[in-house]
Amino acid sequence: MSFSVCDHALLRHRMASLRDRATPSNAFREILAEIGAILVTEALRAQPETTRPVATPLEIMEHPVLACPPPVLVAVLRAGLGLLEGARRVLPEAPIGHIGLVRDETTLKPSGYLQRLPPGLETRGALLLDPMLATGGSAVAAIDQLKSAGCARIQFLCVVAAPEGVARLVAAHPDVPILAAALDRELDARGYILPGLGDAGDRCFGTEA
Ligand SMILES: O=P(O)(O)OC[C@H]1O[C@H](OP(=O)(O)OP(=O)(O)O)[C@H](O)[C@@H]1O
Ligand SMILES: O=c1cc[nH]c(=O)[nH]1
Ligand SMILES: [Mg+2]
Repeated sequence: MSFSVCDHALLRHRMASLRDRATPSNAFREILAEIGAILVTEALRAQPETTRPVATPLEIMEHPVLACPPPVLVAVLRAGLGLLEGARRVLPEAPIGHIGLVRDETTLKPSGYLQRLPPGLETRGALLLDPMLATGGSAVAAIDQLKSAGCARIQFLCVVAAPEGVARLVAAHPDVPILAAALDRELDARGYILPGLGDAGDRCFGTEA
C-alpha cells in the first residue's frame, strides 16, 4: 500500500487557514488552489526525466526535462475544482477531465452525474483530485471510472484523509498511491471528517445552509 502525507511546513501553515471556520469562501478557494499546486508538485517529484539541449545566452547545455507528457488532471466535482485551479497553474500543459459525483447525505453512497475525460489517459496516466477522502466511496467510484476508461496509472491527491477512507481505498485499489495534506482522526456519525474542515464543496462555492 502507498499512503503518504506531504511533509511541508508551508502546507501545514495553509491547512490551518483552510480548516478555520472563519475563512470565507473566496479565501477558501484560493488556499485550496495553493494546496493543489503543492500536492501536484510533490506527486511529480520522481517523474522520469531525460535531457534536451538548451542554448543559454552563454553556451549550450544538456538540460533535464520531463521524459513523458504530463498526466491528465482529473477533478472530482465539485470540490476537486478548487484543487484543479492550482494544479493547472503548475501543470498548464496537462489535459483536464471531470468526474461528477455527489454523496447521498443519508446513505453516504456516491452517485455519478457527469464524466468528461480527454484522450490520452492510457498513455499519460492521471492525477485524481478531490479534497476529501471520508468513507472512501467517492474515491473508489472515481477510480473505477478512470480504470474503465483505460487509465492504468493513477495517483489520488486529497487534502484531508480519514483513516476509514484510506483503508477502503487501499483495499479496493491497492495499486493507486494516495497523497494527502493531512491524515485526520475519524469520521463522525454523519460521515464528516473530524477535525476536518466541513463540507469542502459548500465552503468552496458558498452553498452551505
Ligand atoms: O469519501 P466519501 O464519503 O465518498 O466523501 C467524500 C466526498 O464528499 C465530498 O463531495 P460531495 O459529495 O459533498 O460533493 P460536492 O463536492 O459537490 O459538495 C468530497 O469532495 C468527496 O467527493
Ligand atoms: O468531512 C467531509 C466529508 C465528506 N465531504 C466533505 O466535504 N467533508
Ligand atoms: Mg459536498
